[in-house]
Amino acid sequence: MAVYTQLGPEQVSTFLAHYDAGELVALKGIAEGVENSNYFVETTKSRFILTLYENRVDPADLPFFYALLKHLHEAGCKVPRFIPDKKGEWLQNLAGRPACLIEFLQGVSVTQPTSAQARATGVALGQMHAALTDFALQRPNSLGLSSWRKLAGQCTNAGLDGIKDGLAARIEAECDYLERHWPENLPLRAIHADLFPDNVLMLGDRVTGLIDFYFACTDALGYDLAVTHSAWCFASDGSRFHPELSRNLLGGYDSAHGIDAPTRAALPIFCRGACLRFLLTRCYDWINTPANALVTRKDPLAFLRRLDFYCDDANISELMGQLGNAFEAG
Ligand SMILES: Nc1ncnc2c1ncn2[C@@H]1O[C@H](COP(=O)(O)OP(=O)(O)O)[C@@H](O)[C@H]1O
Ligand SMILES: N[C@@H](CCOP(=O)(O)O)C(=O)O
Repeated sequence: MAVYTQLGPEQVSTFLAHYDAGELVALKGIAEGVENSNYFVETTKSRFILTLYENRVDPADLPFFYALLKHLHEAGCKVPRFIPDKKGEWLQNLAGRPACLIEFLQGVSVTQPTSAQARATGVALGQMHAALTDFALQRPNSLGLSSWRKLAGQCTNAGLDGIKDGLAARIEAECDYLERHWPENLPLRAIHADLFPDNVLMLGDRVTGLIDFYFACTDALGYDLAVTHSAWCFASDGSRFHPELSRNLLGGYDSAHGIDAPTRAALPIFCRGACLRFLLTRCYDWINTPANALVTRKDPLAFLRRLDFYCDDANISELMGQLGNAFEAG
């Protein structure tokens, strides 16, 4: 459940009066999500999402997210727009929080993707990367390689080993490995960095919206592809790899953007990095979320299982074979 800040209809009606958005007809807190408080708002004119930014989003980053979504929308990508008020302001303060009214997009996020849906997501990711070629603003990846040791330290060895015996040592060894092998000199661009199934809205096999850009940052395109691969191509608990989803996701991405040779070579390391990033943030949340919090903690070990998969040479050969096919077909 992600409604950290409670709002009443009177407050939202007063807020809406600043907009040319009609009168409030319905207001519902949205259970999904982890980071921010989100409300579904229906008015006499349209439907909207009202987001209140909670502690993990730095308000100083909001202009980057605003510019990114504007750029993508103007390039024809299916992303929601920030709605300006009557004075042209898109950023407000509500209940003591930075708040924005956002375009509502139709669609649902899938929990058990089909091959066609994985392909459509690969295409949408590739189109997004192509559209961001000329996006100039930058935001360093605050959850990138250089943050992982610190994050592990904040979890403490006892905390990590409490989740699984030996986890602290495993994470330290993985940090060592990734620091030694992380690809250098690949171009850095704006990426989504969290394109999990819950951040892709779909109607049938069609992508109707890419949402939740609040981890978007400047990093390697291959890392974004790796995050998406790790999120889409496994059973949600990480216990099984789905090769058909992988083939289709990579094929879809390749058809829309292409996968150059340096990115292809870097993908196995990026996949390990993506797993470590989500393993660590999930461990941090697991350890630090109070038992009575309204938010559902996500299982860290689902990303340890994925990490195990990407550390196995036979699995990497299979993945490289799929990439080779996408590469040759492209
Ligand atoms: N623009 C949108 N259109 C339709 N639904 C949305 C939109 N933005 C968010 N949602 C809904 O709200 C949920 C939570 O949003 P999300 O941005 O993922 O929250 P958080 O940043 O807290 O993780 C999504 O799973 C989706 O159901
Ligand atoms: N995708 C991350 C958590 C971030 O949550 P989101 O709802 O903002 O995507 C994970 O699964 O660990």
